Amino acid sequence: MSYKNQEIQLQLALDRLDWDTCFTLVEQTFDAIHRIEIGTGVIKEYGMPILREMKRRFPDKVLVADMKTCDAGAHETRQALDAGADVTTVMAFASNSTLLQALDVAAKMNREVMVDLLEVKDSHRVKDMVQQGVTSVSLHRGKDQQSQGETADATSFHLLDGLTNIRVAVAGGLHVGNLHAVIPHHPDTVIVGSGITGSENPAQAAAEIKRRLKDANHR
Ligand SMILES: O=C([C@H](O)CO)[C@H](O)[C@H](O)COP(=O)(O)O
Repeated sequence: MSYKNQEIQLQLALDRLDWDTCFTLVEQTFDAIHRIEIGTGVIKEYGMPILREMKRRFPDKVLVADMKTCDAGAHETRQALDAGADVTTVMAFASNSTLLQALDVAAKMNREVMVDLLEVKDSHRVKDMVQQGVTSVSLHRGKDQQSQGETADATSFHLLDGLTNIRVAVAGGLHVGNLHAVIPHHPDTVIVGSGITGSENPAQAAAEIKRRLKDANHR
């Protein structure tokens, strides 16, 4: 399913934050994170300039634009990648035409499309997308699902049964206290937003998460 010999990467998700706080949080957590996600709402607020500035300031981190594209696949993918994103997201419920156009743009620019599996319950859709050329997905419990008590856990990994050579990220309400539910499935990337950005000490929270992910790699 994943590239199990690699270290599990930590992606810091920056959501519902203002411009300056996004940059401060990256500075505070710099040593612990591999990837920086500019969240959908932050992109809606600040647009492509925040992607450009984040890449300029932190060129060595993988920059993820959580565009959540569901139509106009080529245009939105080009927008995010031209602005410096290494990865952009497309929703799994988008049409295959949207998906294919996004994949085509990303391939030509040697970048990646990560498909957000929010609300996907059927593994056939995932298999179908892999046949279309998808190589990266995120298992995601959304903010509003979290308000109903659901967070990312082991249960959604069944969507990936039988799939190999696909990069897997997992997201949705993860924090130091519940990481243990997903680590045994060895995702390639663990995405943490409010578990770090909402904690009293973001640097400490990110460092502790990184330590646990590193431990997992050594088992
Ligand atoms: O994609 C996200 C969500 O839809 C909010 O826009 C988040 O980036 C993702 O869920 C991670 O954030 P947390 O759930 O706060 O860890």
